[in-house]
Amino acid sequence: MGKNNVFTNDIKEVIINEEEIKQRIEELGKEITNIYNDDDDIVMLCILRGAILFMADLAREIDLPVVFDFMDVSSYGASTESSGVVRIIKDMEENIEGRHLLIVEDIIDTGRTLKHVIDMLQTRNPKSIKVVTLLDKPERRVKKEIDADFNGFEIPDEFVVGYGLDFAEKYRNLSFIGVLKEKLYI
Ligand SMILES: O=P(O)(O)OC[C@H]1O[C@H](OP(=O)(O)OP(=O)(O)O)[C@H](O)[C@@H]1O
Ligand code: HPA
Repeated sequence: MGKNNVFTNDIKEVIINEEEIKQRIEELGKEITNIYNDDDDIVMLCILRGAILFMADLAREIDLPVVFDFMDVSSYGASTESSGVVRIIKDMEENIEGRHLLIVEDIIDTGRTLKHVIDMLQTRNPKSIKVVTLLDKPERRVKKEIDADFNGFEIPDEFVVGYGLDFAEKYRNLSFIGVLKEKLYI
């Protein structure tokens, strides 16, 4: 596993390594750069806390003017199952009326978090709303209508950690995406 040896015993399997993440983010950056066809800036909204590493790396691969903003939303707490109750802990700061909004997520799982965020932000009349996610677990979707415009990797229904994703706030600083050993949360 190379780096982050302190966590080696907790990880069952590395499913996406550091190099694969880097390459895919470069591709996503190009896709996103090519899709917008006006000169307006784009408000990149990082959904805290999991998406911070992805946001930081992706932003540098987008060759367009962007503005950073952050929203803190939580539904998992110290669990591997979404509570179903999405809490907005910190709202975004920018006024998005008439502007392009690009929501940056680390993972879409049940889709509940994103559904709640999109419903709320649509009422503020942005010019467009697009979603980019690093990971997508389509098998787990409860909110069937929720999908990303740009998706890094589809992954199976397993609880993953690393590259921003946590279990009980741990493992966010892993440089790869790995499956957590079940004995650690069951
Ligand atoms: O599609 P869903 O089932 O709603 O799950 C996806 C959400 O769950 C995680 O956030 P979490 O609430 O764990 O907060 P965190 O980003 O601070 O870890 C993740 O970062 C997504 O925002
Ligand atoms: O698999 C996951 N790992 C970490 N956080 C998550 N939030 C939803 N699904 C996941």
